[in-house]
Amino acid sequence: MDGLPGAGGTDGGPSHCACRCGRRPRPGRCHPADTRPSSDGDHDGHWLRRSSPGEGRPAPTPGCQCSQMTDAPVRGRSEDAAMDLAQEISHRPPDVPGGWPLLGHIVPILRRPLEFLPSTAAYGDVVKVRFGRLPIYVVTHPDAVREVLVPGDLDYTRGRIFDKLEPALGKGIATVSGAEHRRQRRLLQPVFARERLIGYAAIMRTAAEQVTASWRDGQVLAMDEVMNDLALTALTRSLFSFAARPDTAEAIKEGMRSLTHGLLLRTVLPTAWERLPTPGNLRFRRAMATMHRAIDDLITAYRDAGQDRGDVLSALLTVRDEDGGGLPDEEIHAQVTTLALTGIEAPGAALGWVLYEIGRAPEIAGRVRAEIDGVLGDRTPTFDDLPALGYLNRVINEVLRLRTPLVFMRRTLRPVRVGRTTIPAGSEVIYSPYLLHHDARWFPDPLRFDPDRWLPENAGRIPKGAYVPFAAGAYQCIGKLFATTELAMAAATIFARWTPRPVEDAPVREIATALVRPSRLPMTVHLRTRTDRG
Ligand code: HEM
Repeated sequence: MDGLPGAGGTDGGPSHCACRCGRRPRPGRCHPADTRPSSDGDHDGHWLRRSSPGEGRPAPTPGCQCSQMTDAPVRGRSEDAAMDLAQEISHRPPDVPGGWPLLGHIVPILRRPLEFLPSTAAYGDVVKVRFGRLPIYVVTHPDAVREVLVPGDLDYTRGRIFDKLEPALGKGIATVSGAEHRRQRRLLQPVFARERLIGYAAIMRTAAEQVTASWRDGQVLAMDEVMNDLALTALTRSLFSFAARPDTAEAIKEGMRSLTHGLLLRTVLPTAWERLPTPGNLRFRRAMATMHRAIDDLITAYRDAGQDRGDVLSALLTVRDEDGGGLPDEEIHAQVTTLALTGIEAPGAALGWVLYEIGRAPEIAGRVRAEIDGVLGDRTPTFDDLPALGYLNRVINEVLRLRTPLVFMRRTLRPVRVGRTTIPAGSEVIYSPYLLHHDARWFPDPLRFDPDRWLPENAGRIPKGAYVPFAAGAYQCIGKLFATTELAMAAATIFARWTPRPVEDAPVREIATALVRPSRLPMTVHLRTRTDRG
């Protein structure tokens, strides 16, 4: 699982061909001085854009072999000089059509985000939309996305989405930037170390066993709710094995639901709107207040007990920075809230999609079951079994491609060059895993659920930056291994005993928040028989 192709790579970012052809360099060919090994092997597939209205690609410098335009005419000196000059003038990113007066693209983003965002790629590799009058740059090409994500905190801070979350989350790892982010990331990294994952994996398996223990053969379940509750249990038990109050997990769940479900709306609307006493805003404030009280009580109870319970909260309470100081309660509170936000809804939605995609395709379900039976026999799964479930891991890769987060943002700290576009300092930039993962240039027939895309011989053809369910670079998902372990552990535990199938005639739609979750997921669970288990 660790080897999810392209996910979370942190190696040096792609630089565009220095000869100005607009493509990435081909080491040892058009750039004899560039001896870097070509590690990603994705040169040929990139910048093969769809038509880009108003955007012409510059002709390559003589001798450049980055281009497939081998018939490009050799230019004279004066033409080169003119081209140099033209290159100095920054390329203006095309405006995506369909903006409304005053509102810009707020209406299409809110009304049909899942169609609108992917459609922007047709206009260029870096394009512009507007939230009201605020210009937003959307990076649509894998190379451009890596150029934004990989330099990370040197050129970018968090963007508008996490700014909107900061009043609710506090200054935890997902809302701070730069040096403070690096400090917090260093402190939190041990919490997600591989050794600790072994313990979390056991918690996840027990949580899945407990959930399925109440299932009855032929029962219809709201699987989206069930899987969200499973993710909640898995995370809260890993975070805090002991709760001061019985309603702590429920208060966190409600808080997180309110935070994520209104997020797209809060991101595009002006902040003043949040201060209005609308029923939605009042509900949101109540949910936040209840959740924060529950987390405060939890931290107080842990501090009073002074006992290491081997969970994340105990680890946070014993963490020491370079000066030997512990973390203040305020920071611990922010980290717990942040981990709850990031660690429940996304894996909960992904778990639902895993069950749905397997359950609706008998051939895939058969292969998953056969593999689980072969690897586990009658045993329950452990962390060490997971790498042997190669097919299940490919199914999970494919779920994370197709049913992936919709949108994240960055803000430029200084003018930055992305491809041929200079994005001014202080600009908001969007990258969308959903857009990239639905682009037919990188994933042919993108709506088809095909786990075999992730066979090594096929996955090698996917350009870096085209598959980013967990982002890449400095701000990439710290819970990536936690999440993939959870998905595999839950699926292996469930499919060893049960065959869930979607209820026929119950259409399932994708609902866009910052994530993409199922509208509803009614599924019938069938107990596997001995014969079925070979
Ligand atoms: C399928 C499940 C998950 C997906 C698809 C996912 C995806 C992501 C993505 C794309 C980012 C980067 C956001 C950005 O670019 O601004 C991120 C960040 C983050 N995720 Fe996840 N995530 C998942 C599960 C988890 C889990 C289970 C945890 C914790 C237990 C977690 C904790 C975090 C944290 C703390 C950050 C911020 C990291 C930082 O800024 O250094 N995530 N996640």
